[in-house]
Amino acid sequence: MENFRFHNPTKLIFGKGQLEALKTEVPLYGKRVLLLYGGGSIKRSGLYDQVQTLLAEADLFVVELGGVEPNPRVSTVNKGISLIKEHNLDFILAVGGGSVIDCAKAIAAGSHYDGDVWDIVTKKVVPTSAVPIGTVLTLAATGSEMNGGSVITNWEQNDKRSFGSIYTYPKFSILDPQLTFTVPRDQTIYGIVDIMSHVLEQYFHASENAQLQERIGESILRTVMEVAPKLVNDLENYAYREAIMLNGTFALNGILSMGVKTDWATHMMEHAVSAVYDIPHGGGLAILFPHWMEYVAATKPEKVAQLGVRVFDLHTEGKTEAELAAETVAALRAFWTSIDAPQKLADYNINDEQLDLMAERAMVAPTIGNYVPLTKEDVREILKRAL
Ligand SMILES: NC(=O)c1ccc[n+]([C@@H]2O[C@H](COP(=O)([O-])OP(=O)(O)OC[C@H]3O[C@@H](n4cnc5c(N)ncnc54)[C@H](O)[C@@H]3O)[C@@H](O)[C@H]2O)c1
Repeated sequence: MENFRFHNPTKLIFGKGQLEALKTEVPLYGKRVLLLYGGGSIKRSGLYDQVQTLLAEADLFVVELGGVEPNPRVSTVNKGISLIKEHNLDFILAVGGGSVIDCAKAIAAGSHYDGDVWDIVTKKVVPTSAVPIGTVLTLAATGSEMNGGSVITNWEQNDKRSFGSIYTYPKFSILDPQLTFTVPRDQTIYGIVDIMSHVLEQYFHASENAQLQERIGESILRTVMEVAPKLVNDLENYAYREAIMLNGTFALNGILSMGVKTDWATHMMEHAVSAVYDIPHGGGLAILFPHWMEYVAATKPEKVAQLGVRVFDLHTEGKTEAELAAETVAALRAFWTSIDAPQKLADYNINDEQLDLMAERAMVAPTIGNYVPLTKEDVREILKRAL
C-alpha cells in the first residue's frame, strides 16, 4: 500500500424518520441557512414542507435556491454564492441527490474565495475554508453525502470538472431510505450503475497489497448485484432501498481508496461526454465502463480476471487470464443490460461528430487513469467503440 491518512468527518444519520434531526443538527453550525434543492421532486413529495417546518421550529432564518440542475452548473453555483453574501448566510442545507450536494459544496468553498469559483473547480486554487454544509439525501448514487468531492459543469465551455476538499465534507448527512421511494426507475438504475462504477474505479488501482480494500469493494459489488434486480421491480421496498443507500455511501467515502492509486479514467471520459451532451452520469458510465475494461484488459487482464472470479463467480479451469477477462466484461455488460441500463452512446443519439471534443475534454492531464494510463488516442478509441 501507499502511505495514507484517513479522515472522514461526516456524521451519518441513517434510517426511518431521521429528518427530525435537522432541528438539532443545523443549529450546531449556523443560524442563517441557504436551503438548496433541485427540480421540484421534493415539493411534489412533501419533503420541502417538512424541511421548512423543521427549520422554522428550530428558529432558523432561511433563504432558498431551487432549480439546481442534474449535472449542476457553475452559473447556479454563482447564484448561491451571491445569496450567501447578500444575506450573510452561515450554513448550507442541500436537500436532493448528488447534483444538489455537489452544488452546495462549490457554493460553500466559493463563498470563502474572492475570485471566480471556477478556479476552485478546476483546481487552480485550493480552498482553505468553506461555509459548513449538511445534507438530506434523496437519491442513492454518488456518495457525495459522505465525501468532499464536487462535480460542476461549465456549459459555456463544455467542461465538467471535479474538485475535492476536506472543508467541503458535509458536517452531517441524513439518510432516510424512504426519501428515495419516489426516485423513478431509470434514475434508480443510473444510481446502481454509479455505485458499482465507484467501486470499480477504486478496485482498478495501481498499488500493491490492498486485499482489505479489494475485498470490501467486492462485497459492495456483490451486495448491490444481489439487491438491484429486485429493487428495479419493487421501487418502494424499504429493505432494498436501504441496502442500496448504504452501499452507495460506502462505495465512495474514502475507505476503498485508502493507500491505493485509484483509476477514475472512465469517470473523466463520462464527464467529457455529459459536458458535451448533458446525459445522465450513470447512463454514460454503463456505456463506457465495459469498453474501458475491455480496452485495458488487452494489456493488463489480471485484475479484470480477478473481478470475474470473485464477483461474477467465473470458473477458472483451463482458461487464460485473457479469456477470463473477456468473460468478465461480458458478465458486467449482461448484468447492466439485465437491469435495463443503456449500452451504447447511440442510445442517447450521440454519433461521432464530437468525438474529438469529448476526447480533448476528458484529458484533464497528459494521461488519465492509473491502472493503465490512457492517452488522448486511447480515449478517442474507447469513445469510438462505445458509439
Ligand atoms: N461528489 C461526488 O462524489 C460525485 C460522484 C459521482 C457523481 N457525481 C455527480 O453527481 C451528479 C449526479 O447526481 P445523482 O446521480 O445523485 O443525480 P441528480 O442529483 O442529478 O438527480 C437526478 C434526478 O433525480 C431527481 N431526484 C432526486 N431525488 C429524487 C427523489 N427522491 N424522487 C424523485 N426524483 C428525484 C432530481 O431532481 C434529478 O432530476 C452528476 O453531476 C455527477 O457527475 C458526484
